[in-house]
Amino acid sequence: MSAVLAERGGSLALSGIVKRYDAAPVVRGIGFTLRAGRVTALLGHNGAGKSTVLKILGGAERPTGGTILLDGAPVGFATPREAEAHGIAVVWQELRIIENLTLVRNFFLNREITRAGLVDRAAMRAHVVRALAAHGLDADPDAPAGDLSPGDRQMLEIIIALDKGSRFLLLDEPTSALNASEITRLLETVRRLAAAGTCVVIVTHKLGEALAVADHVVVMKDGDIALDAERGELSEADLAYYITGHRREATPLAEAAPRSAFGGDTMLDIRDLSAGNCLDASLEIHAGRVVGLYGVAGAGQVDLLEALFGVRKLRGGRITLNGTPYIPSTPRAALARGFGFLTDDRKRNGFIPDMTISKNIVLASIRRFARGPWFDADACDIQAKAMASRLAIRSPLTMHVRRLSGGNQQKVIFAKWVTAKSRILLLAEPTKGVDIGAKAEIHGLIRELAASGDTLLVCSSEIEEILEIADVVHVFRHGVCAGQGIPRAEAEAKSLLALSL
Ligand SMILES: Nc1ncnc2c1ncn2[C@@H]1O[C@H](COP(=O)(O)OP(=O)(O)OP(=O)(O)O)[C@@H](O)[C@H]1O
Repeated sequence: MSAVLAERGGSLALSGIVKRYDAAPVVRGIGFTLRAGRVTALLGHNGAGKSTVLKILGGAERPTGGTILLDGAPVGFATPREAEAHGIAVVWQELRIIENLTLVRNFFLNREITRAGLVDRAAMRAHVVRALAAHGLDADPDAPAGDLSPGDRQMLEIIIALDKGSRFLLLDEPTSALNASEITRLLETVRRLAAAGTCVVIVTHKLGEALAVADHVVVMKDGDIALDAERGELSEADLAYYITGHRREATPLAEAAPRSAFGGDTMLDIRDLSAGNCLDASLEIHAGRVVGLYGVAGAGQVDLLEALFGVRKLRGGRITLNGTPYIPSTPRAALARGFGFLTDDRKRNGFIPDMTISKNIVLASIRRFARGPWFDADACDIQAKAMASRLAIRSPLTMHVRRLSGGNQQKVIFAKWVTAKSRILLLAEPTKGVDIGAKAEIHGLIRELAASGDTLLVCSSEIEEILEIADVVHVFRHGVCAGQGIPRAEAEAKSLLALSL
């Protein structure tokens, strides 16, 4: 297949593409060309229009104007199926894999192999075994897809897309839920597919990854193209410049403000806590500190946060909060004791989609904005405006959060918890999907909150993020949280990774 594709060439081009929602243009007459055998990194700030472009190319949205050219000929797709029939597949962050179906059933959903009118299970299984082996995915074809790790699930979806004959593979922030070794494998797969003639587009906020994997870079800015160039000699600083519009000399926060790993008073004393995947964790958390919890997905670190906030059942253990016993029960009770929790599942637990940005930002602090029987709408607006400006949420504050881009939704949730002024903030993947400018602001805010005395427990799958913000790091491995915690000054990416695997 590969040689044929490479010889055949093949291109997918956008020409003068416009997309408006109501009257507002979000893509403003753009054009660029994707070619067989090459990897294009599609970059840009939150809300720049990247996902909208993927939706248009993948048949999930119709453009308001402009033309899509496939191998030079105009095409239009009314549905994702039509795009797929033309060899274009999008792998979204939220995978389409159905967790309780086996790998084989997921593979052949709505396209079973039949023989004499009957589903040919043996042929389907044999086909899946071959396809998994061809792409080096070591998984049981008869197991439920839900048993796979996030990285394997994503690989399965990519293999399914290729099996359907996709020659244009569009990946939406494919590494955001993966651990370091899964990221390496994914980027290697992308290069291998390109070498075999597939055109791959990767949407990402991780500039290092973009430079590591791409031949071609397109940067979108406010619905326009800010850069369309060969990867060539471009540096991360160059990309950051095209994305944000300014050059910034970043001072790593951890170096700018070296602080002792262990502060004064013990804020939280956790003994032998078991909940979900977290087994017998014992941690002493000091007030005014940023505590990084690092581990691969499912290693127990997020379960610990969920247990503290009363959304995951505690199997055992004792917790002392500020010197008095704390038995988590419900989120309401946790809020009353000063906890806030930014979940890593923003769609399910993070915001109310059909409420405005402003209202979502004050959602966890309604009491503070109440004035007797009334609600101080002006004070709310001032707070929402201040947060939106700091985190560069560019959409009107009266917009419903449902209509925001993924990264901007994440910023709203973060703004909500900063507004809530919780004394103990539990943050699971606080910068997931957030662009580089806002990520630096979120890191700055986390450090400011700690400097003002708040305590923050931060789970992140990015070692660099942990090293940037944490005063002390605890590593989780298979549910076990190792030892005392590593002070920031002694923590290194390599050793954290080794401890987590
Ligand atoms: N249904 C909709 N109605 C109104 N505006 C919308 C709708 N869907 C998307 N938008 C707007 O389109 C703009 C582009 O969104 P898009 O999701 O393409 O951004 P993005 O570059 O992918 O951002 P991110 O990096 O955060 O994922 C945003 O301002 C968003 O609010």
